[in-house]
Amino acid sequence: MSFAPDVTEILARARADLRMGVPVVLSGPQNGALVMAAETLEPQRLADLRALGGEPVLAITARRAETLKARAYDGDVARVILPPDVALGWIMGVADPADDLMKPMKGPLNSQRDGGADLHRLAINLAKSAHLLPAAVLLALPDPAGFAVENALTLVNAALAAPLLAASPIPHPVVSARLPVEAHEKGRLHIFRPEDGGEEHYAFEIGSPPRDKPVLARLHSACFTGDVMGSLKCDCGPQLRGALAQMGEEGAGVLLYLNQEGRGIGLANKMRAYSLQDQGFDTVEANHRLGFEDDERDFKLGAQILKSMGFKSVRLLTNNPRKIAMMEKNGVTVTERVPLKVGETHHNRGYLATKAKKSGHLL
Ligand SMILES: Nc1nc2c(ncn2[C@@H]2O[C@H](COP(=O)(O)OP(=O)(O)OP(=O)(O)O)[C@@H](O)[C@H]2O)c(=O)[nH]1
Ligand SMILES: [Zn+2]
Repeated sequence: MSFAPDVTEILARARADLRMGVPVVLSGPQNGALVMAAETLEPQRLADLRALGGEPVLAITARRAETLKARAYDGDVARVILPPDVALGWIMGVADPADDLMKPMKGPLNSQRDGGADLHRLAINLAKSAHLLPAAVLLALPDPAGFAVENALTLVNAALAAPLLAASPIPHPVVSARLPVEAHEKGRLHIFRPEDGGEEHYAFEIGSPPRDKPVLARLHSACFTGDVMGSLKCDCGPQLRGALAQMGEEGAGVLLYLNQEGRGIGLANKMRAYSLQDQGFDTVEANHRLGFEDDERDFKLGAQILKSMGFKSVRLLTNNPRKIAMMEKNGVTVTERVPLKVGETHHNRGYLATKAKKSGHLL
């Protein structure tokens, strides 16, 4: 018997630490590093890091590096060397594109070439999973375990953590209860909790759809601005209500409400993307400038939830071919795509056109 946390639990701690601005220690097979998320870095912690000596680097994604004209020698990651005299503002200028247009000259940025980038990639993925900007300061440590114990920091075994962070956490059913809604009186809300301590997801079931027939289903990604505030910048609110209304009319359906705000980058980063959109970038360009891919969502999750509810096939309400492909890949047959064309406004026309042109959405 052991009370010690396993790697999944340690990763959940590491995410919380980074969000709070607390450093974490990564330990690889031959190397180790002290890691701080750029977004939550404090001046004192940066000064403490400098006092340790060595050559700290700022790890950013190749997407962000492209905008900054920094060399990414490690494929998807660039290790930008921190010049000795720079302050926190410089780090934020590299990590956050908010002022790119006002202060375009950040470089020249020199990237590290020697050594591997495994720990840097893991640090970026940890920052992403904490819904922070995808950028982290790393300093190589000769004795990571000793340093972590001495400073009471969370120690992450990189070899075990990296594949776990890339895998989809399995969502477990927690509870369900009756919930009559406007669309239909016979509704039931099911709560699912992923085993990695991340966001919970919901399944809203209308009527009593038979498990052995294709169910009318919708994978809806959370959009606080559209679903709750009635934003005109996207079509999420009308799509949510349209899907529920159709399920209500048919008397059966399942709407998955997946807490993957902002196509998986979190609401704070989505608002950063909106600020960039106000500067003239489209929805895809804004994600890239921030250092994210166009879409960071994990659609496997939806298939896992549907299967755990006993469904094997769906009539999927969507215009997104990736959702259909991921369902099929993960063992849920899509017998029909049901288009969901609602909520076009003059504010979101450009956004919808970009999704059709760049993200392959069906018109
Ligand atoms: N990063 C980012 N996310 C956005 C933006 N506008 C909307 N979103 C998010 O995009 C997601 C939209 O989700 P969905 O409507 O389920 O997905 P979809 O890919 O449009 O596919 P279908 O609606 O099924 O055709 C939500 O998570 C929103 O929060 C944006 O400009 N930037
Ligand atoms: Zn939206």
